[in-house]
Amino acid sequence: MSPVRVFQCSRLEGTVYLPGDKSISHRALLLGAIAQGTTTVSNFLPSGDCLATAGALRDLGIEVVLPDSHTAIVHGRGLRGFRCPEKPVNCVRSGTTMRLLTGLLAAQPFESTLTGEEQLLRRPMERVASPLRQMGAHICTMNGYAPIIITGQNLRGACLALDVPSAQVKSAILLAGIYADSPATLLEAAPTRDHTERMLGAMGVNIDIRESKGIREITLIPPTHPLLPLEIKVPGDFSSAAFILAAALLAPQSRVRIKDVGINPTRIGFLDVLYQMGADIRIAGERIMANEPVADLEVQTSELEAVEIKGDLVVRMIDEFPILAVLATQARGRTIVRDASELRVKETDRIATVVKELKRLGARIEERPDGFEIWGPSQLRGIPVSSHGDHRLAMSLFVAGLVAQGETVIDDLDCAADSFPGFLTVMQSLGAHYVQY
Ligand SMILES: O=C(O)C1=C[C@@H](OP(=O)(O)O)[C@@H](O)[C@H](O)C1
Ligand SMILES: C=C(OP(=O)(O)O)C(=O)O
Repeated sequence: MSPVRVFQCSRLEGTVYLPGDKSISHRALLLGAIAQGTTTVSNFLPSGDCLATAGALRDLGIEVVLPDSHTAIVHGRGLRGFRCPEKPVNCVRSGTTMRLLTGLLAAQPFESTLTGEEQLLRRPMERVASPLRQMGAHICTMNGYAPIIITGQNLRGACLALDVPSAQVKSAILLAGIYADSPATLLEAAPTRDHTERMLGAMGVNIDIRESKGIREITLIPPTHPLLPLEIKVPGDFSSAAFILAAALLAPQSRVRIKDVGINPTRIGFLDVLYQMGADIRIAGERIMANEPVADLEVQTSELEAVEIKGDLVVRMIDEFPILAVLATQARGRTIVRDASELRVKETDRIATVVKELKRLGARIEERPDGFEIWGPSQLRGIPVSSHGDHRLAMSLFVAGLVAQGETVIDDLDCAADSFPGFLTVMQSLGAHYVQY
């Protein structure tokens, strides 16, 4: 754990490419493992979380090769190719790894245990175990938390309404549904990210999606043929782009272009909010990559206004609240976030930790049960702060450090590599100044 000292920044400028999307990289590995043949993933995200998925798959007998720092090759063994793991499978700090694997393992003919680091053992797992049980799965959690013990079963189809608007829960059900004896249908009131549906469709799985009266109905027909392996290039991660966008909006006289960013509509609620705040961001060269929409984003320094965020929009920007809070400290007026209590069960309680650390920097921010309120603009002052080991908070505090007067010392930025390895190098290439001990 090495502290980083960040200095106030006068200008950010340049063009950057970002590492691949985290959600898509996880799914490419997991689905590649059950495809029949070799899946090649370029612009793969070699982050702590995605490497946890690679490690877990190796424990399950799947060969995953990383020939260079941004390529993954998965030697898929088909729907029934997993090997019974010899020890508990370590999902490290990755919620996506643990929840999606729970769905896959629920249908395998062996018993397996999923565990992880302390941070992950504090996150709720009944949300995924409970709907899977309705499909016949045999899953034990420890009072709702991991370690999770899964005894594989023959699964049945079911019609399930998602209680928690979570793409991880939805994906776990869809992965289990591949193995069920009849179709599985899911009803989603707030649309969550749909990368699993897109990738399954590209692999030849029959997946039907309709929308009526604001409810999305997703039906997966269990395949009777092997899943097709894919050759995909992963789009840049919009959730990583969010930090660059915020930094360029706040640092004076900045102009930054971010190439090949995923702009899947289920992921870019933060962009909608930025436009509402008055951000100058241009979307250029829209195209399709790996069955996902991508574009280049061009951003310039902008005067920002406060916003109110609530309802379904929260789901479409669930990982962007720490950085939104930093922006709101510099926006004119009162920013209000409601309906976001889900933030309390992420890597940290992201309502409590964001409020605590931004207060230290001099922000006028108050905690609410389901969000926070921020009054801006306020001059932030550099001081020692803590990321609490949460990658998104760490990167948000770095961006806050770029606008704070003086020096901001962040106790641990290594955790940024859970989702955005190379974050500091990218920021430095744009003109940010920092010292790492
Ligand atoms: O499915 C995914 O890849 C993810 C879904 C979201 O979690 P929830 O499903 O818990 O909302 C998100 O916060 C996480 O970073 C990645
Ligand atoms: C919540 C996150 O990831 P996960 O749930 O996979 O740990 C995140 O990346 O912010």
